[in-house]
Amino acid sequence: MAAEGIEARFRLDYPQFALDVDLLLPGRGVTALYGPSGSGKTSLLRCIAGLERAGRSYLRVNGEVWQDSASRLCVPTHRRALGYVFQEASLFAHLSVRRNLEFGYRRIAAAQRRVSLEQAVELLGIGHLLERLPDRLSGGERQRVGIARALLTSPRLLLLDEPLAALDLKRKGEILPYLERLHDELEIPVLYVSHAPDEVARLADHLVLFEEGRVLASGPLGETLARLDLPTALGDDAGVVVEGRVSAFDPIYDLLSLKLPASEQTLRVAHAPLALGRRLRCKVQARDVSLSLQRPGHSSILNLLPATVCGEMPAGSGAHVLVRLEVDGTPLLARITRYSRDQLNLHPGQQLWAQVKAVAVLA
Ligand SMILES: Nc1ncnc2c1ncn2[C@@H]1O[C@H](COP(=O)(O)OP(=O)(O)OP(=O)(O)O)[C@@H](O)[C@H]1O
Repeated sequence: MAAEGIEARFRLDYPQFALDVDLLLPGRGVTALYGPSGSGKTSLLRCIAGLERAGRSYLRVNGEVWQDSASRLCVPTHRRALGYVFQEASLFAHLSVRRNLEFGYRRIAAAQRRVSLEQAVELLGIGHLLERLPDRLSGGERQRVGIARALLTSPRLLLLDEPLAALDLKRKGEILPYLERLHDELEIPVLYVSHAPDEVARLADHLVLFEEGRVLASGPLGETLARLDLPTALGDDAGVVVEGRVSAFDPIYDLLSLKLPASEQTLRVAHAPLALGRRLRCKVQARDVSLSLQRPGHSSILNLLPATVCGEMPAGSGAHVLVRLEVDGTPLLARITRYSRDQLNLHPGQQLWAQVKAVAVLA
């Protein structure tokens, strides 16, 4: 059996744009493709789906080679086991939700079905919509049906191209938990194109940053977000995603404690109760982290973490710097003024205290 993972190499030339990527991505979990408009994210998905005539090309998905220009192999789109959902799911308007779902499902031989109708309906929470026609669905419901339909073709790869972009904030909030469930409960790898840092922070395991048709960076989410050499991509949203396990819950103050990986340190977060041991991801924005050389006492800031300074870079505004820290190996970024940096005489290897307000941690 050939190696796990997704290997994608494509060179695509349009008159005014060239896509040139060489990626090795994990064969499971969610990979976010992130970058400015026109940077080539959709073009890459189209190449992977076999919808573009790329020049040099190679594509292997968990052991199956779908494309290899060297041996003139190009499996046609309809024979690639993939699901593709766009900004607005294109459902058959004259068919009920149930019939829409059955359409993809019936095309797959029974022995090859890996997701049952019941499972897809349950995962996306659309049991109450089955007899409706698509024009009687909200935008968020349509997307959920579109994703369920894609899953029912038992794909080996799911391509989601800004599936939430057409939805308002409230609808986005409603659909994100379903996407998280897909991530937790299905084995199918997902390539997820998004403009929204918050979606990426919640859903992705791996992050690919695009710029002008090229890959600027590709790596595990937490590490990649904490890199100091990617200023343009991260801008004002610079921050890290910290994933920990719930180690305590204080019901009087509605505060969760999250134990950091490979550490005795915890991060306290304002949150509804969760079972002990459950994994939870939090986004900690660089602008919400402050630094102190001495251990501060009598502060309203609940999170006080012993950290080591790893490096720094300018942070957009000339007055600011972005400092990379580590807490027992977990990266953290702090955005502080250059003035404070000089007052604290910050330098790599220095031990200090990082303070994070519990209310600023986004979970
Ligand atoms: N068929 C085509 N012919 C010529 N140029 C094209 C074609 N399709 C896309 N392009 C160009 O390729 C570039 C990349 O487009 P692409 O849709 O891949 O970007 P994107 O990162 O997905 O952008 P967005 O986030 O806005 O969807 C753009 O400059 C676009 O104009």
